[in-house]
Amino acid sequence: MKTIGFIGLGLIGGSIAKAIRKYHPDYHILAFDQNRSTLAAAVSGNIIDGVCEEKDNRFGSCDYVFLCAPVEYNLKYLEFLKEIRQPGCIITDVGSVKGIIHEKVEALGMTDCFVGGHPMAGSEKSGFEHSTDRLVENAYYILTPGGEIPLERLTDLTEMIASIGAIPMVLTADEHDFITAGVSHLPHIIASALVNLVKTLDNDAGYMKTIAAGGFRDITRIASSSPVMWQQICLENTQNISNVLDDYIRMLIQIRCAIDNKDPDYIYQMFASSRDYRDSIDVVDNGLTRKAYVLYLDLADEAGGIATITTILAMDNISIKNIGIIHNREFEEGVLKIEFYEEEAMERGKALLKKRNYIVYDR
Ligand SMILES: NC(=O)C1=CN([C@@H]2O[C@H](COP(=O)(O)OP(=O)(O)OC[C@H]3O[C@@H](n4cnc5c(N)ncnc54)[C@H](O)[C@@H]3O)[C@@H](O)[C@H]2O)C=CC1
Ligand SMILES: O=C(O)C(=O)Cc1ccc(O)cc1
Repeated sequence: MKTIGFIGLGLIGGSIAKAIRKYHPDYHILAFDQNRSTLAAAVSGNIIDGVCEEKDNRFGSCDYVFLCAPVEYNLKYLEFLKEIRQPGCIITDVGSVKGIIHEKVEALGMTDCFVGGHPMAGSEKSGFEHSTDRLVENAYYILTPGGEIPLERLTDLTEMIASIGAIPMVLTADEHDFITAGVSHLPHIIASALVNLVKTLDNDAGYMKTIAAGGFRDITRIASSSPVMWQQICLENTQNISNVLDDYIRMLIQIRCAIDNKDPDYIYQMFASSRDYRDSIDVVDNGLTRKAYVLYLDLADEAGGIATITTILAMDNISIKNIGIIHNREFEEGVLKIEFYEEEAMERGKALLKKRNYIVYDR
């Protein structure tokens, strides 16, 4: 039996705690959050076993402490944990930028017990009420150990992360901050800038806002994320973000030139190359990514439509991992997405549904 401590129990802390509760019901989970109602909800939902105070010595009995509060508080809690941690305790965080916390860990001489962490999963929502035990499932979970962490402690944490359904990946803090600047931080800035641009271009009647279709919605969902969190990320990963923004601006200028010059080859190549690379993301199966076994099918707009489909599959003992109606308009309206656990189950499901005249797509 292990004892796990959480400081901060919002979207990410809450999701990890829920996943630990699901996969390790025997673990003892303690938490502190500055929001008392969050702690009350976590107790009544049987997610945590004990409520801690801000500087609670019970964190000293933990095998793992997850720092999941905003970064400036995580940095402060490190100083406190340094004094009370038990030998063998692993302290980890979930922050979106890793350089800043590693600097503090080194300054405090805690490189033997700290492993940076960052689940590459989340949403534009925040707070414990939006946390789920499935948030980190099948998501990469980056770990950034400092140089002095004993290998067996890193292995323990890696196994723990894998045990809750995430895919651990070890990087240096520098690699992490460069990579996430490109694939996470820049996209959030682009989404925000695009929304702000449309806001200024739109007329008083708001025609642009009204007719904004699937493409605009898909690319701007993350513009609804927490302004405070993204302000912090920009202030923490400034150099990497600035560099990648430079590259992006240069690319936009080239695109504008190609359009001004009506350069058909450049314009075609731009879209062809992005389509090929984007399409390759979903099909990568390099042993680290768990391939998703997904079917899409047209769904008649009638009561019981989903129930009929799930019954057809259940009668053939086919388990469904996930099911839901697709909200974007890549397909016609009313497309049902079904995810299976195995390829064999997906193939059997496809054959069964086709036999019953459903129109099935596997992208
Ligand atoms: N939101 C996302 O999609 C992702 C966020 N992250 C990182 O996770 C960290 C937390 O983000 P979220 O869970 O999204 O935020 P959140 O706002 O949902 O949760 C933060 C929690 O910390 C609590 N808190 C605030 N100040 C505190 C303090 N002084 N002491 C104790 N608790 C305090 C809040 O009450 C809240 O429950 C951030 O550093 C963020 O960079 C990482 C991956 C994804
Ligand atoms: O909502 C989304 O798609 C995200 O990109 C969520 C997210 C936000 C911050 C992170 O550090 C990691 C993931």
